Amino acid sequence: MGCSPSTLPNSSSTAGGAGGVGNAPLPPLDANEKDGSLLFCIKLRRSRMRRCSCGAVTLQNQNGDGSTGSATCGDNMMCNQGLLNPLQTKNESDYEKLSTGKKDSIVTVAALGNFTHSVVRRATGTGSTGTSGTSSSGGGRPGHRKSSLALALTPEDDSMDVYQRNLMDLKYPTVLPPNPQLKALLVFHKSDSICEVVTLACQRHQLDVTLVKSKEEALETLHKSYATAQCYHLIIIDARSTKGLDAEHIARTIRHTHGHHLTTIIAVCKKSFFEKDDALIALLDAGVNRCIAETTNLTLCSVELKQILHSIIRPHNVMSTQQALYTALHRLKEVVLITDDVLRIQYANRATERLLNMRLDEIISKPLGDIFVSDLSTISEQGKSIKEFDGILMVRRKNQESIPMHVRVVPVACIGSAPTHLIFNFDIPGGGMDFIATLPQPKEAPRGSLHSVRRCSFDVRSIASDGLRRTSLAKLTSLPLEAPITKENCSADEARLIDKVLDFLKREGLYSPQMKEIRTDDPIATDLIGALLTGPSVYSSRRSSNDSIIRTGNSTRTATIVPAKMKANPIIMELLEESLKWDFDIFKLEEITDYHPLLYLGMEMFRRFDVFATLNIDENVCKAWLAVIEAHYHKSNTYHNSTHAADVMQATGAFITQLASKDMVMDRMDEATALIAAAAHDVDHPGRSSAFLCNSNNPLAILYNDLTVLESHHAAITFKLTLGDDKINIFKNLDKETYKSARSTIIDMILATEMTRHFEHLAKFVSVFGNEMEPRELVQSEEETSILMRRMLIKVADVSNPARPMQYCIEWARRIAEEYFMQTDEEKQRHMPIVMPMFDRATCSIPKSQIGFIEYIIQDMMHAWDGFIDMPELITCMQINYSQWKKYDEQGVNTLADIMAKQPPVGNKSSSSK
Ligand SMILES: Nc1ncnc2c1ncn2[C@@H]1O[C@@H]2COP(=O)(O)O[C@H]2[C@H]1O
Repeated sequence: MGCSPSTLPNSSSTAGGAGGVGNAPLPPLDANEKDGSLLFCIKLRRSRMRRCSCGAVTLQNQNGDGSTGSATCGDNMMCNQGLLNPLQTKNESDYEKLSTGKKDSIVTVAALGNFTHSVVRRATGTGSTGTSGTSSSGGGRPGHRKSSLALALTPEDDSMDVYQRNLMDLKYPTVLPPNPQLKALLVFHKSDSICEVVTLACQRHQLDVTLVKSKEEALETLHKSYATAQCYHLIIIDARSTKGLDAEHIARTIRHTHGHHLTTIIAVCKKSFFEKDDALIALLDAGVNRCIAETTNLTLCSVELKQILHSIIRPHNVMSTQQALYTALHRLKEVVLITDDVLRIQYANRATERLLNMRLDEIISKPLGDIFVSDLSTISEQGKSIKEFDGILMVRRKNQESIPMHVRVVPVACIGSAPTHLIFNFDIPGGGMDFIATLPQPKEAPRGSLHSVRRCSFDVRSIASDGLRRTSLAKLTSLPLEAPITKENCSADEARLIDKVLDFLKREGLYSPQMKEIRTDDPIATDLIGALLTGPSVYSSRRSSNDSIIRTGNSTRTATIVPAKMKANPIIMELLEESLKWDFDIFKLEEITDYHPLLYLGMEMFRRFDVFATLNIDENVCKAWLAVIEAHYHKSNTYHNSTHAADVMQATGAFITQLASKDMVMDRMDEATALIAAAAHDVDHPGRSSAFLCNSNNPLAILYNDLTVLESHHAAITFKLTLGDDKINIFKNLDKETYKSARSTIIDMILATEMTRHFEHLAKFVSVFGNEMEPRELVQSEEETSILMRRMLIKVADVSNPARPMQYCIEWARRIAEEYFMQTDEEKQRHMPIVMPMFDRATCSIPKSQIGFIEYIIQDMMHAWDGFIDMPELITCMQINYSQWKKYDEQGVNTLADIMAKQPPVGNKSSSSK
């Protein structure tokens, strides 16, 4: 294996510390270190760092009781560098203690308010059997036998102080990284001389090596290692030829396998690959960390590997500790707040939210002056250097009440010597920190959650300037979204109780308005909205009918295979390039794919969102799944056919993309499940409504007790089809837990498309995300908010047609009206109750139905969604369409025939409505 040009070792790189931090000079004590201003010092108000004679930095506890629980330097030979919790007073067993008998170093970050950190170094007296002498020596601090900076990556590094931690670990960062026996997985198609050299190099560095020969074997090994918590730190893939192994695919799959986002992946490439960058870039884009050239020279290979250990694996280990640190900070009872050097708030923990009675998104980026009543010039005055501060300042809570707080400020220099950040630590003068917990609490705003990045407020009471009537807003605002009492004026216990009750009420669906009778200005709107929102119960006068319009067990469908035509048709490919745009022409796709839009669009979405890797499934299985799902949409339905499914999937893809651009990145599995739910959400729709099925005693209505009939069927048949045939089972490689959660998400999303619960879903969404003017006090977990968001996403995608560019909006209106007319025709013919009598093809005014649909159902939802996702094009399109329908209405252009006569041919984007 030869080093890639950029990584060839030079003469100054010794094997022991080549290129890594191992030989870096120890930074001198700086001002920050002396005055204890490391990030860690947020908890060290009664502590001071001191430097032991060996040079190690230790902390001395200066508890009020005079005890000194400090870690001291035991002796020069075996410096027990240690950081003990300086507030360690009550329960000694909470903390890891100095131990000289244990082999491994121990790092503990105790959560729930006790921010503990102890570092234990093994006594070196037991000796070590370091092998090759490759570790660096000399250059260490006085008192250490070897450089205290040597990395304890392998025993080979530690001829004397096996597992000794790096002094740098104590400082940058302050939580020690894990220090495990490193394991390497080698994926080589055959055991040739290159494979042999790589294996030997790994063994030389004491890596525990496993060799596998195929992708399947590799994935199986990784799955097993994940299940047994024996993860591989390094995976080396033979990328010299695509014949034996598809390294790019393997890397991509591994990257998306649970627990491997920080695994180091190396690709061994042919030397010729380094002449052009495309093959290498493709590998790097697929998740490979570094490409190295093949070599049979063991020294080169060994040095290359050492550099990888130092420069990639080691930093990955260090990075993994940050999660522990953030968790500890987040759960600390004490208030910790970090600003930048101009006193803009950069970080606030949960206790800060409690103290200020604000959500995180109201705190971050604010000038610190906004939360203090007191003058802050003592802390930072322009032009003057920032110093430590310790004193009483008045803090302003959200409701303007001011509280005196004992505030300590510690400046920290992250880059250079001037402070870049200030760490604020508050407590109540002379009081315990439990005081914070007793304050009225704000709504939780989980970090990185949808809350914290919400773009703007959606005021449900506001009157839109668009001229649309806000009739349904009145309904929405009158919903019982909040209890008449507030938590501000009651005790913490009462507040908790109120939270519980509200939670219960939410789950029990009491948000759902019971609209048994709906009256609008217009009988057509009344008909439509009534039918959509009230469900079948109002149409209880059934006529008996045994006819089932559900065509179940149609064997030709399951037998359907991917159309032979599904090749790289350039016209289709060109169109699909636009597939994430809001003005995507789904009708053109329908036409050029010969009525297989779901298959093509679906594959495009799966590819774009890497669903294959997320589900760890072959593309062909996905293709077959989409083909079967598409075959189970009824072509005879004018609206509820596979073009509608493709349209909803397209909108879903556009929304996911927009969310990501607003830093609201969905989890990979959430993206995959959202796309799957969208594709399948109306599968086997009979072209008749649930009310019709109930009224006709259809077996599905009987099966589902007239409740959520169609949506239950769509969800059930999706899984029945998928699990019923291994060739299309896109879930077959998921582990049990992942499958369970994916299934639950998909079902929940499909059921959310039921319109009878429209206002319930909308009201919940608005109550959590929507109205900043009157923030709710409902405490939601991140999982709960993400469920609400996913439901809203599919709901909006499902009925987004009135917010699409006008010609598509009109075509969708035609299609749904046609389907409604056919239902009315059939109801009349079979002497059944007529669910929407106004939807009679002879008399119905399409513009009136669309005006009602937009006013009552669509516009509030679109405003709420736009307020959340920031897609103003939705609102613009909706308003243009609304005006057009109004115009048609005024002109008396009512029937489908009239309207269609005014339209340019579908598929011609540039044309507009007359
Ligand atoms: N443009 C539209 N006009 C009237 N009703 C619509 C329109 N688009 C969607 N719908 C209705 O909204 C419903 C949403 O759920 P479904 O897809 O089951 O069925 C849909 C239609 O009944």
